[in-house]
Amino acid sequence: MGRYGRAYTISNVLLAIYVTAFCYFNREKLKLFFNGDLDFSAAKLMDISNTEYPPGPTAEPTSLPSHINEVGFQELVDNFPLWSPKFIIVGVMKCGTGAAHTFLGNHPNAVPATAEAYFFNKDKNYEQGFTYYRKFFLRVGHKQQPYVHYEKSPTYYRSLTAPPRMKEMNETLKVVNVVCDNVKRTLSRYLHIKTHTDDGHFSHNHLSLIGQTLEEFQVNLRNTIRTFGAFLEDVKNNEGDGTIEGLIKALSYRFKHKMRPFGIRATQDKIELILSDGFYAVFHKYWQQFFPDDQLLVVDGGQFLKTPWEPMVEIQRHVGLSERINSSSFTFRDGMDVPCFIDAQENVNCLPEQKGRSLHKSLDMDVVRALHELYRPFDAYFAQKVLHRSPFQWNYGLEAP
Ligand SMILES: Nc1ncnc2c1ncn2[C@@H]1O[C@H](COP(=O)(O)OS(=O)(=O)O)[C@@H](OP(=O)(O)O)[C@H]1O
Repeated sequence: MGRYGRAYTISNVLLAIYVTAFCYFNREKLKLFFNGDLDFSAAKLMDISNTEYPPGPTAEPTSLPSHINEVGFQELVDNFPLWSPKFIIVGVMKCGTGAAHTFLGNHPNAVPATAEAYFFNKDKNYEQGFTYYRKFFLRVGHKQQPYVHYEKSPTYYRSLTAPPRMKEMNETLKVVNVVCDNVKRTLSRYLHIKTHTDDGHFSHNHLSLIGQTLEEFQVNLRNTIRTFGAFLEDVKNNEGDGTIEGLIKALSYRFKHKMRPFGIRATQDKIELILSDGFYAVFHKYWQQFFPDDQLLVVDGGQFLKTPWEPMVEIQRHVGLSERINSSSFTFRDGMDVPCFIDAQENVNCLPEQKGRSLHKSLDMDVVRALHELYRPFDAYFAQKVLHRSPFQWNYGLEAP
């Protein structure tokens, strides 16, 4: 071997030693990276670059820079209380988050984000830092001061990264979760996926896995309820202590480790994923690890269809808005099954047509009963043991005629 050959071999060996050492010392981060769960330090890096300022409220607000689109990180930090969301609606998908968001948008001080940001649960968004996130809060329109910015992204509630990242942004943040009857939610999710397969949001393969028609979906659903029920029984007895409390603990462990029935890769059956999205107790207990109870409000989304002013008053109180939205803000229009909002100009605004798809559809009675049976212990545990409130009156499809 010549002189250059030897030098080449030595440099390769040195490189291999360096790569091995790098991987060893960064093994935890690499693990997170490959799991698609890179922690929040990544977002800080994007914004902070060489500064040592932490994200979050660090200084008294002055006034918004006019060139906010190009502001640097320091200006974002200095003006944090002026632009950042004071509260976030975190879910639950298909439980009426759109109603909560839209009705709140009529409050003179509440300033909605321009779109669902999916900032805290999608790494590719989070890694772009606050300069990216800020763009959702640029428009204040005709709102009055003091502005209360907010956003809603209905899948935050079941995200492992969202709660720690939100806490890192602002530990005084208020969180709102809109939960609902899981039987209606299951039907709404199916109809949502079916509609959005036609417009390309979901793949045809995904739809064929869960069912091309509502009938086919129910055939698959019956099977899933059986196999999922057996699986949950196993988890309860083998990983828990045979009680619902033990089962929730075991499922919480599985949630944190992206195992069946929560991890997308670990859960073969796509319908099982839809069903496990309704284990509110598991998700809420995780949020409680990051925020105190008085910052976490849970409202019943079913009320948006009957008495929307009730959850609206709860939300306004929780987030510190004056109670401008109340029972006189709503009307039931002839021919509409849902309450509509009466705005300041006395116009009646109903939610867009794509909301309310499930209202003229139903599930077969045996499916309705089996789903209620599956969820009953989870819902009871959630209401009584986690939220310390009276049970939810969830009996979708079983109501007396
Ligand atoms: N006032 C009013 N008007 C229309 N629709 C209402 C209202 N209140 C609650 N709902 C119910 O909200 C369901 C949609 O939930 P989300 O807005 O959370 O859906 S999404 O996750 O944002 O896609 C939606 O579900 P679908 O019926 O399946 O469309 C409605 O049943």
